[in-house]
Amino acid sequence: MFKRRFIRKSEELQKMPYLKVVILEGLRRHPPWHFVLPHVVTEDFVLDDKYVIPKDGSVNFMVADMGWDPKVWEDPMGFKPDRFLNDHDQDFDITGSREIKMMPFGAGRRICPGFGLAMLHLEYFVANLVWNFKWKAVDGDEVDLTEKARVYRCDEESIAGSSFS
Ligand code: HEM
Repeated sequence: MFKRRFIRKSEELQKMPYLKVVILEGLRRHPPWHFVLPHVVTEDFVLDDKYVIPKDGSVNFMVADMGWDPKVWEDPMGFKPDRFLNDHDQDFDITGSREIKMMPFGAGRRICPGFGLAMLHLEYFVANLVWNFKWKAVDGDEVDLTEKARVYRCDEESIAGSSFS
């Protein structure tokens, strides 16, 4: 009988550089949050000498649109993990401390404090899916990258009606 083996050591992940760029491309093309948490400015602020943001004004960032900006990304709506391999042999800076080309975890002082844990779990998750299942393209089926907005409910009623019940 086929015995499952799980990838569960970070040393194993470190030997899979392509896995990391697939995760990065997933976060660029489909950031789980299209916005960050709303932020508020504490004093009047002039942005780019053009835009006045008044004190207490609420500010948000179009996270998904930043990752899809054709001025920054070539063929932004395509799924091309290789684009992250050309990053001058440096790991891509997901925190945006060198430059901000996308920010699925936010940036700056309020950046998601769980981003390291999230990256690790995404890598384990995808690595184990690839390792434990055989993946085949279905003839005639195009890969559809459009997104659907869904609200997930975790109450007993929705769990009872799901395939997890
Ligand atoms: C793929 C997974 C995740 C994504 C895409 C994500 C994304 C984000 C984003 C965009 C923000 C808002 C940042 C901002 O307002 O500038 C945020 C905040 C936050 N995240 Fe995550 N997150 C993820 C996983 C996690 C995990 C695993 C944890 C905890 C273990 C976590 C804990 C938090 C907390 C506590 C904040 C609020 C930080 C603050 O307001 O100071 N997140 N996250």
